[in-house]
Amino acid sequence: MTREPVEALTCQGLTYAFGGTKAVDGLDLTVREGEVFGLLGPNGAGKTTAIRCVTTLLPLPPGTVRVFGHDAATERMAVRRLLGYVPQQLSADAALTGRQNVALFARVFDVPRRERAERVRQALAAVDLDDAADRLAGTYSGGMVRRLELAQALVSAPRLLILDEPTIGLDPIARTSVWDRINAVRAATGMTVLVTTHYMDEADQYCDRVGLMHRGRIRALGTPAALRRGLGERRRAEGGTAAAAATLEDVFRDVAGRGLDELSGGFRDVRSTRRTARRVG
Ligand SMILES: Nc1ncnc2c1ncn2[C@@H]1O[C@H](COP(=O)(O)OP(=O)(O)OP(=O)(O)O)[C@@H](O)[C@H]1O
Repeated sequence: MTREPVEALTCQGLTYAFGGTKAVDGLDLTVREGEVFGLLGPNGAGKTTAIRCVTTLLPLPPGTVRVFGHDAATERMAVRRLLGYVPQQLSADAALTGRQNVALFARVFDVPRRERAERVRQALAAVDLDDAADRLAGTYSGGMVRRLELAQALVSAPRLLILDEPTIGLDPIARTSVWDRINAVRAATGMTVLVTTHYMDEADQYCDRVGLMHRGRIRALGTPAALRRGLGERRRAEGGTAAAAATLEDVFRDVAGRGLDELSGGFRDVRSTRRTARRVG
């Protein structure tokens, strides 16, 4: 008998405002079980705010959020147990070893005491940090810190892993290494992944589907190939050159349009991006 597919995540009419700023504005979003879903969008589009609503870190907003069928409003702890979250901000403690950092998360996420040591070991091995596990995290490179944060999120064996710009500020080799680790765990466990990134090449290569968010809502949705094809066909229909194949970056610019320049300039957004890039750079 085939199992009914369960959506890993559904958001309906999700809305969140900071004072007069509507960061998320009636967001409808579905992430299917087992897929890697990329949430893309310019600075300030509302991606981080939407993610923080899903993780139940922000006060309950209007709209509904369901994680594997559990309502975030009424079953908050059930939702939290299903999630792993790697935020944009540093979540590892430089004064602890890699192993101690992951063990801390194992305790916080209620991994049974008898299983903890082994689960911590497995999580560190899954991100290739076994050899560095007993060094202080403060001595790690940017790529190692990101992999350590991944281990922290993985130690509770989440069914939905949420990553907010996991590769920002990393060199190409470290970026590939982070994605290789994510994909290996996915292949082994069937875990679903929701990721934000500003790197269009990563979204194209690693995401099964992407949603382009702009001004608090999804404005375009599909597989990277379908989105590229759709824009290419439209350009040709409008009399453009057939040779100009659309890239995902073209789709991004097409959706965000001229609003991009004005939207990317916010002081808070630049500051937070730089802060993140600096800490891992
Ligand atoms: N704590 C806050 N206080 C006030 N305004 C905020 C706060 N956090 C976010 N905002 C505003 O909400 C909007 C959405 O921000 P958010 O960080 O969710 O966007 P984002 O798409 O994740 O951007 P980025 O790609 O830069 O991370 C922006 O206009 C931002 O300035």
